[in-house]
Amino acid sequence: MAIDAGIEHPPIVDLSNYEERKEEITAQLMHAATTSGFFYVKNHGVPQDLIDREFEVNSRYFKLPEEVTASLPQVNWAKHELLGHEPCNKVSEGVVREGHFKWWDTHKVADSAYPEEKLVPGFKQTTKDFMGAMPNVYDRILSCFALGLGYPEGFFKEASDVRDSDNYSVFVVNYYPKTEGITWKPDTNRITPHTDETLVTLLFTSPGSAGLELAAGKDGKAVDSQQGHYQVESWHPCPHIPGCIVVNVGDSLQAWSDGVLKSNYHRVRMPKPGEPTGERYSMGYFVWPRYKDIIQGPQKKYPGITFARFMDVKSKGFGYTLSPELEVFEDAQNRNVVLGMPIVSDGIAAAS
Ligand SMILES: O=C(O)CCC(=O)C(=O)O
Ligand SMILES: [Fe+2]
Repeated sequence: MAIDAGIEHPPIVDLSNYEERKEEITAQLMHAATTSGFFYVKNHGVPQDLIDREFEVNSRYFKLPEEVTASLPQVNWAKHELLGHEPCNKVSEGVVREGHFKWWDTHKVADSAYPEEKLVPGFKQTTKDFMGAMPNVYDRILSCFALGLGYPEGFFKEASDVRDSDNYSVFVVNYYPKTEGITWKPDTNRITPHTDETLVTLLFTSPGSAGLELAAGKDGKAVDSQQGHYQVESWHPCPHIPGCIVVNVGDSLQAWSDGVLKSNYHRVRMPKPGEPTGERYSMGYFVWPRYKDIIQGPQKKYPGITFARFMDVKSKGFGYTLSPELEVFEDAQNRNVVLGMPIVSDGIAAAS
């Protein structure tokens, strides 16, 4: 795959002195995005203290009693309701993942995602500060991709502007409970293999956390794309690197670049012997275009559909692979369903 032999993680791109180094940064980002589809950014400008505090408030959130989290709006992929608490994904041996989805204030109901202030003091304000620090990171990355692809520099910036009431970019925190003391079936994942629907995703992983792996496009071989069954030949680690944000290209940018930039499969697998077995957190800032945007490149490699339509189809797939129903989630795990860009195109082709 694209990650050079002997290098154990996707490339690191330095964002410092952005204005002076824009051309060099663009070349590095384009190289990473056309190969592994994943890269790290350092000197990104998000204060470490803010990242630490955001992890801390979220860890208190996930300790709340179930009656509290159950009283919040519930994420339901099948119904495309993507705000509030995301019910656990579980297999017979135990819970593998739980989530929390937050939106910008642009959307009137955004505040309903949060529990009462006294239950997790500082949660809402810290989260708002944290989300507020994201555009400075993704604006620069998306400007470079626009330039690298031959679009006007502000093309993706305009589509991803959260001040637009049609932009529903979402901040998702994943909580993976500790795994020690449980014998998991081989190949159980903490998050099932998938691609992200985004332009780009900014992912913050908890210190020391392992298990995030990616498969570059050529390694993800479609076995039966109608059924969404894929066989991935090899997975490559994407470990936590202090001071770095993991960034990955999502399906929307793959579509808008006519497949030049790769939205690659990734998963979080259970720890291998010797890896940490404690709880793991990741904070994913999902940079979306507006629902009305048609995510299609000049070559028209993918169907000319709006992001809203794309999400309709993709949410159904997520409803299956991330189902809160034990039987459904286990079935997706057992069949090793990998939800990627091709199944979505197939789904759209079949539906239209
Ligand atoms: O937890 C991680 O490291 C990855 C999470 C992820 O892929 C996602 O939330 O889409
Ligand atoms: Fe993901």
